Amino acid sequence: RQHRWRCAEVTFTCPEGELSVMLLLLLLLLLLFTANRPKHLLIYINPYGGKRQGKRIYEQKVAPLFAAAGVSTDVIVTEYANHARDHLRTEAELKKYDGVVCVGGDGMFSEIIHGLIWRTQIDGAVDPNCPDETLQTCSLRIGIIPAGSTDCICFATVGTNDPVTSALHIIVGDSQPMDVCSVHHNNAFLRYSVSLLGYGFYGDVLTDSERKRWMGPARYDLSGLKMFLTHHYYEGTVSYLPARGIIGTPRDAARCRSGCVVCQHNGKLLTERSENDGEWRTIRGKFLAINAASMSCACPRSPKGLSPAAHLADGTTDLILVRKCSRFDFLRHLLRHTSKDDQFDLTFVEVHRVRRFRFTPRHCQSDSDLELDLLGNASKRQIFSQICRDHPACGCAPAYSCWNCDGEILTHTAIDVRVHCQLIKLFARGIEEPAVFEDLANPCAI
Ligand SMILES: Nc1ncnc2c1ncn2[C@@H]1O[C@H](COP(=O)(O)OP(=O)(O)OP(=O)(O)O)[C@@H](O)[C@H]1O
Repeated sequence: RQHRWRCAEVTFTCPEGELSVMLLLLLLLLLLFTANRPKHLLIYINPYGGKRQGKRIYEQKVAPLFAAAGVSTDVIVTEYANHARDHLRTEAELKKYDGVVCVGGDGMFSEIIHGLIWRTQIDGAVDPNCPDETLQTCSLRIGIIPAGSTDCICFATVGTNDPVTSALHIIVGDSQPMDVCSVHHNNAFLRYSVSLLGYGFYGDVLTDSERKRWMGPARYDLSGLKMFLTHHYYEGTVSYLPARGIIGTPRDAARCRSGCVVCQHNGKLLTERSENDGEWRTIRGKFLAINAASMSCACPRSPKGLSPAAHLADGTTDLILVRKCSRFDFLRHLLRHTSKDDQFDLTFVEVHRVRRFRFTPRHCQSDSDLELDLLGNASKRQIFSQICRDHPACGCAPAYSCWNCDGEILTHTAIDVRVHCQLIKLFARGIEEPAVFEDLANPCAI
């Protein structure tokens, strides 16, 4: 039910002893040689994630399943933030393992991908600081045992946040490819992102909520309300490289599900095609929010997500631009994330499926750009409002926001983002559509 898996014992009876031995041997051989099952895993447990239950969840719910399935493990309980990332980057003997598993939340998953992707590039003599390099695909699959506060990545790839279900997906050796965005500033690597990159509203909510950590998860609601009322907008330039020749658009009714044909088709197309194939487009303006959703970003709190039709592994990200509008209109847009209405069907919202994008906030634009802008809007009022924006001490709106990169604040606002198609693989199979026969409430479906 609701994508949850459970263990069951099945007893086979056989009329002859010889036949039962043969069947048993056959089963063992099948498990040993044909299945894509991991035999040796490297496990990192964050003892402080979520409600601090990571260790207990692993020991009581997951370890017995691994033991029963004959999966051997090396377990590391992290001692400090970035312990797992640094261990993967330098010390871990990756050749020994069939996969890496994190027990924790999205922050812990982020540590794992940062360690694994970095290590893969260094081992493959690829420079991760160069935004134009084609990154090497990570060979080890990653498993997530959810034990954090939100666990969005687990929810988006499995359909539920349940440690037993995730452990079973690992044991049966499922595989779900996933795109990763690299974020650079001036040819220096900043971070990798797999879900949301948000400037403006979502950046401000994160910055404000970090100051209210003591409040627990309620801080997001309070910061969200505060930032909605503050209603800051930011000026800047967005350039993007549209994804050409792909199937699917951000306005599709179809969702990315297990065995997604859009991911298969576009993934093949985009890994074969040069990324510089296509023409850059540029948009300048005042934005309440600039979001790049590399997956739907659905979670139990927001079941539709920021971009409901985004795909896990199609080599693109959905760039959503929310231009300056009234508070009432922005509220309409936000409310549509929880209703059946299309959140992109508004005059001040636009969405593009892209392979790469760059953002430059207005305060980083060259002097000649600014001069041109000022000449174009030569009224005294606008010149003064520009001066005020550059001097936050006067109490006017700030000149720039910050980027929320999968829940972490980026240190730079001018960024270059590139999608790396199917760079990593997870022990998951995407969200499964309920089988027709499961839908007993709907006789038509049957
Ligand atoms: N031993 C440790 N001590 C302190 N911090 C740690 C330790 N191990 C990991 N961390 C850090 O804790 C942060 C939060 O962990 P995690 O993502 O597991 O939980 P969460 O924040 O509660 O969940 P979510 O990210 O899903 O909201 C991560 O960014 C990680 O780097």
